[in-house]
Amino acid sequence: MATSMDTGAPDGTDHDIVLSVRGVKVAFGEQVVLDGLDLDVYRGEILGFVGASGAGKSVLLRTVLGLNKKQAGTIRLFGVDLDNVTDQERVSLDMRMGMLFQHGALFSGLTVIENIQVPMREYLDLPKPLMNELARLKIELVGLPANAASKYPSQLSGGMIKRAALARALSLDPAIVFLDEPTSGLDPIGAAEFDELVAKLRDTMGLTVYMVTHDLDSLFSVCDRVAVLGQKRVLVEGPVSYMLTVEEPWVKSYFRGKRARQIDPAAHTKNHTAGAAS
Ligand SMILES: Nc1ncnc2c1ncn2[C@@H]1O[C@H](COP(=O)(O)OP(=O)(O)OP(=O)(O)O)[C@@H](O)[C@H]1O
Repeated sequence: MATSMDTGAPDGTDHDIVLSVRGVKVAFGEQVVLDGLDLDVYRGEILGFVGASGAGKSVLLRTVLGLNKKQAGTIRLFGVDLDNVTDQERVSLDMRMGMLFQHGALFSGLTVIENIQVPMREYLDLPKPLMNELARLKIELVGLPANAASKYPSQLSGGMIKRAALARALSLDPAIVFLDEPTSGLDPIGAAEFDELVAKLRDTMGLTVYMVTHDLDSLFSVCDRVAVLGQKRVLVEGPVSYMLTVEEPWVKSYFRGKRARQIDPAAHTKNHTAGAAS
C-alpha cells in the first residue's frame, strides 16, 4: 500500500511496501509488549530492526509470522491484510516468505539437503530428483561446498549452519526473508561474509530482508534502513546516517556509544545507496 506519507525511504521517494504494520498491540496477560507500533518494509531493502533486549523484537517477528496473537492493529503482507485471508491465501503468503531462526534451528536428524527440502515437501509436490537439483542450487547459492549436502548439522561449523539455514529459508524462492540475529555467534570475519552474502542475494534476487540484529557492523555495512524498537513501538527509523544524528538517549548511546565509535565511519555512506553492491 503506497501512501503519500513521508516514507523515510533511502532516496526519499515512495517505494513498494512489502510489509506494512499499523497500530499493532500485543500483550501477554497484563504485560503489554507492543502498543501502537507502525512499520513499513520496502521491496528490495535490507531493514535492520534493533532494540534493547526484551523490547519485543521477537514478539513482533512472531506476530508478523502469525505465531503470536495481536490485540489491535493491522498487518499487511504484499498488500494482503493478514486478518482477512483464506487458508489458501495464507499458504501462498507463507510460500513467499522465508525465515532464518536464531541459532539456525535446523533439524538435527536431517542432513543439509533434507533440511532445505523440508519446505519443498510441505508446500510443493515435486519429484525427488528435481528437489535434489533445486536444493543443490540453494547450497551453491549460499556459498556452501557441494559436499555439505549430505552432512548433519552437528558436522557443520557455526557459519555453515547459518548458511544452511539461509538456504532452507530460500528454499521456495521467497520475496522476503526474516532473519533473527543471523550473525550472532559468528566471528567478525564470518559475520562480515554472511552480511556480504545477504547483500548479494538482495542485489541479485531483489530479495527484501528484515533483519533483527544487535550487530552494529551489519547495521553499518549492509542495512539500508534501521528501525529502532523502544517504548513498545518503533521510536525512530531511517538510514544509519540518520541514526547518527538522533538524540534519543538509547539510540544515541547505541549508535554513538563507546562500541559504536569503533566502526569505520566511511561505512556510513553505504546507507545512502540502496541496492549498492557490497
Ligand atoms: N509467549 C510469551 N508469553 C509471555 N511473555 C512473552 C512471550 N513471548 C515474549 N514474551 C515477553 O515479551 C517481552 C519481549 O520479548 P522478546 O523476546 O520479543 O524480546 P527481544 O527484543 O526479542 O529480546 P532479545 O534481544 O533479548 O532477543 C519479554 O518480556 C518476554 O518475556
